[in-house]
Amino acid sequence: MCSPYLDDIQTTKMPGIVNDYNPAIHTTRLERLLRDREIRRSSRSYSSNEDARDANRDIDIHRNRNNIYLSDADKRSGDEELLDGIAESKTLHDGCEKKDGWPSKQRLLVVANRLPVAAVRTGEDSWQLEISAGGLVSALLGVNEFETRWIGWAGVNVPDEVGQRSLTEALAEKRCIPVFLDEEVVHQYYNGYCNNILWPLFHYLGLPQEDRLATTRSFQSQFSAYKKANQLFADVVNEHYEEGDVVWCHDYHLMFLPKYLKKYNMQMKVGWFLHTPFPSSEIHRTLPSRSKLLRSVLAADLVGFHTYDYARHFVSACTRILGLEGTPEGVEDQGKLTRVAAFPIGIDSSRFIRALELPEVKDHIRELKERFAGRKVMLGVDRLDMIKGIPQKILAFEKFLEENPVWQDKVVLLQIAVPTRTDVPEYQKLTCQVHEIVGRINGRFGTLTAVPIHHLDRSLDFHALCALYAVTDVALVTSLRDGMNLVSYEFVACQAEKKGVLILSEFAGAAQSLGAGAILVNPWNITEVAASIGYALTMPADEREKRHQHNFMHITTHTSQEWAGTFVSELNDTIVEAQLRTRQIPPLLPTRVAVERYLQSKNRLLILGFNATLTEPVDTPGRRIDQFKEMEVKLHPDLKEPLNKLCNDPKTTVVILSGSDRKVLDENFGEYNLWLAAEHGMFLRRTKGDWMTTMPENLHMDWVDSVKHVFEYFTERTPRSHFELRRTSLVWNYKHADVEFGRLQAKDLLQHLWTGPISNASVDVVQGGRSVEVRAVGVTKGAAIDRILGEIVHSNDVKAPIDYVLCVGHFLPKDEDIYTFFEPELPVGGATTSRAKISKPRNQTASKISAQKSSFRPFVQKAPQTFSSSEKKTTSNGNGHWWSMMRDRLTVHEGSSVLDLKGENYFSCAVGRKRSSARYLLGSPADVVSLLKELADSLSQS
Ligand SMILES: O=P(O)(O)OC[C@H]1O[C@H](O[C@H]2O[C@H](CO)[C@@H](O)[C@H](O)[C@H]2O)[C@H](O)[C@@H](O)[C@@H]1O
Ligand SMILES: O=c1ccn([C@@H]2O[C@H](COP(=O)(O)OP(=O)(O)O)[C@@H](O)[C@H]2O)c(=O)[nH]1
Repeated sequence: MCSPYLDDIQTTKMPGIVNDYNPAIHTTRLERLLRDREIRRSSRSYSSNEDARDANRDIDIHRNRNNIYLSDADKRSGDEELLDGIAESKTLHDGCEKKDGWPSKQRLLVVANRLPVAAVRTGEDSWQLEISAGGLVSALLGVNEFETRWIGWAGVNVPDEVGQRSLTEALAEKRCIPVFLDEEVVHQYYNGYCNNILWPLFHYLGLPQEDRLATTRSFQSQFSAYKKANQLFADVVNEHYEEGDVVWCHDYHLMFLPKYLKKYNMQMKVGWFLHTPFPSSEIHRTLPSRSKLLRSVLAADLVGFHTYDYARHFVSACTRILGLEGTPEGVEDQGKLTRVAAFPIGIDSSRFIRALELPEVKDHIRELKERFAGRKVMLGVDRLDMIKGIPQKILAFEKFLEENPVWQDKVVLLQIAVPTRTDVPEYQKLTCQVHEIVGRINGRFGTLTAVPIHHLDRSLDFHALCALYAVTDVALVTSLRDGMNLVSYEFVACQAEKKGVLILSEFAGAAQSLGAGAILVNPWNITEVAASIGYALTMPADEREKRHQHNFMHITTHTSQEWAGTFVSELNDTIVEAQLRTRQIPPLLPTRVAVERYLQSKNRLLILGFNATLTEPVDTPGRRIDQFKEMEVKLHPDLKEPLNKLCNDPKTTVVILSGSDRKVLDENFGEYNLWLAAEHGMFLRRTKGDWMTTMPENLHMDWVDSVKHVFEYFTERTPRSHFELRRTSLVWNYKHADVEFGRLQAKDLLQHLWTGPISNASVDVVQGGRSVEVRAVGVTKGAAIDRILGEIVHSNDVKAPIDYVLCVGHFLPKDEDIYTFFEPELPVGGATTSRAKISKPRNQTASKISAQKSSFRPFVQKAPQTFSSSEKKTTSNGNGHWWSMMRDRLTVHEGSSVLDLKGENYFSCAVGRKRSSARYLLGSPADVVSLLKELADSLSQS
């Protein structure tokens, strides 16, 4: 395995570094990531020194701060050079072998719609490869720390076998692996779903404005083609995947890829990175396939964005649209975490800096200076895309000329507009629109010898581009939205001499990193952009210098290498973290064993929760959760028969132990022969008898009214929240409210409670996923259970000691004390409350509790009760003392044993939770239904 870490926790040795890297030792995530960063940096500097020595290069230039060397290779550098670079990958140690104790490079499969090269067919089996345009390609080409393979579409339709074979061979030399997509798929997937639907939507442009109906009609077929194309990518990745590889999926073209890859192999390390913005959830939710796309992306281990805002929007879409839990770490779904974070991309800055020293670039620079002598040069470099705000830029330039006639023959705007996605009608329209505006302005302000705008509908080679960047006085980036915008980085890299000004749209991701050095503008505000042009053209030299230094420092330290290294390192660590987490997750309930033991025992106790344990599902597959149904929980219909059988078995006692109030339990379980324990066990009745209270005497409830006021206040101000007033607790529930707003309100509510009504009260505040509950101290399921047991024994329901306990529920952490109450294998005298409850002789494996005559009273509704001050103190201390007193009374006065439980006959089981102190897990109420069915069936077979 190439990774320096992972499950087998291997140790990597580095020259000059005492390497004790071991995730088990570096326990926190931050420690591990810092350590990894240190290793990467040392490795990089070692690697570049080795490179320099190996090649025996003369150092032409040595810029002290960045240690940038100009190599012979760079002297003939350009697009061609870069193409060769893809193949070389400048690898120190090919494959996974180690040299001099150095770790081998990690194999990285970069999967993107576009390969770094586009193929042009020159004969039946001959191909010419050209470098692809766009930020994604230029950034990733700068990454040479890994043993990289590219997997993607070569931008050409190759229907014949000879062509496919020869192209595969030609690409293999560049370490590229093609995915062949036929014309129809490309049309529907790339032109259609990717560039006509997702691209505008993710850039806040909505769906195409014209012919909305046609778009809606073709939506389904485009979506199917999108999934099909993603599957084709997954097939190729799977074919080339080797154990230990990191698979890095890129961009909005491949949102289904993580899901398809994990279907092939759950162990695959999969990361997904989005190069565009991720829009506000309000935009994303308009997309018909919104949930499927999110879910598929969430199959990845790590999901990355350029900025924190995009990451925040994504998490928010997952919470609002999918109803999942958003945490500071990412998105959690039933205990499975998908890490979500920001990884701002960078450029290979040294490549640009070095290029400026090349003779051909110097020649270009000289020519350009001569050509535009006496005029200031303004520059725009964009793909001809509606997100780049090219019309807005040109209109702002027009306004500037209009308002500043003295500048009319003293400034020129060079606009490089690289053709892109030319098969998409919106892009064709944009080309015409831009031509029209440029023509009009040049007609208006041009002379016989000069025009104010030079507009080029073509791309430039690398050297020409660097020269242009270098002679520019003001670069103008007016994107309406832009994932990052690397042109702004490249401009800064080439400005060490001139220290020109960058005018940058606040809607480009780059504004978050270069904002301090640039002049930020709102591209929609033509007046503001025009004024900024004037400001930039006349900016004093010292201000330009300072602004430039700020940005230069950023782009030379936040490079594409750093970006990729950090992403892969976090991805590796996410796997380590997931493994550490998995170790803490209890195993699934061994149903067969639980049933066997049940049959073999003489006196069984089944304690079952109600909500999210025995309740019917409230969402129909493919449909949203039905709020109306969820507000009125019902017993799962499939449980009727098995529950009846179990309740009528003379050797089985069934207790429903729930937080719900008595009415809810009456309605759902009135017809069964069992015990009902409502409000966390504070009220108890056998279905044949009346409710009685098991509340401790003098329970202090004088806080209720003031808490109620607070709950009312927040319910009024939080749409779709509600609260329940129970006898011993109050619950404010915001499950159906806006998640984020609900959470903020909950925070605020807690603040109010702590500083006001409950600051001195004997209460526990229990925070659920989407609820806040205030209870009298001592109201927990575990705390109630021995009183319940005592009552059951006293009522003569239990005739022999209980030798089998199955306790199943979706309980809040506070109520999980129920699991430890019965735990036979906890040592006596442990630190926790629950351990104190069990009287267990040291050398025996069984727990024994003896019954006392019940001290319970039939329930009579009374005015709020109070504790005596001494008792109040005891309970607020965590109630251990009270329980041990109770247990002592049970044991000493009666002496008859009611619980004789061996470890192997105890099954505590959390439903739908992964972090639990229960011994086992069950996934959902459906699994509980199957379990109870099996128990019931076993009765008829015995
Ligand atoms: O492949 P094309 O359809 O021709 O488009 C070219 C690329 O455009 C997008 O680039 C984005 O990535 C840049 C680097 O992260 C970022 O700076 C820029 O803001 C984005 O627009 C697109 O996301 C890529 O997939 C395309 O290859
Ligand atoms: O004639 C050109 C003009 C631009 N670019 C490159 O295209 C990329 C544009 O990236 P950016 O992030 O600015 O935007 P994108 O086009 O990816 O949306 C930059 O690396 C440019 O160097 C290019 O290769 N040839």
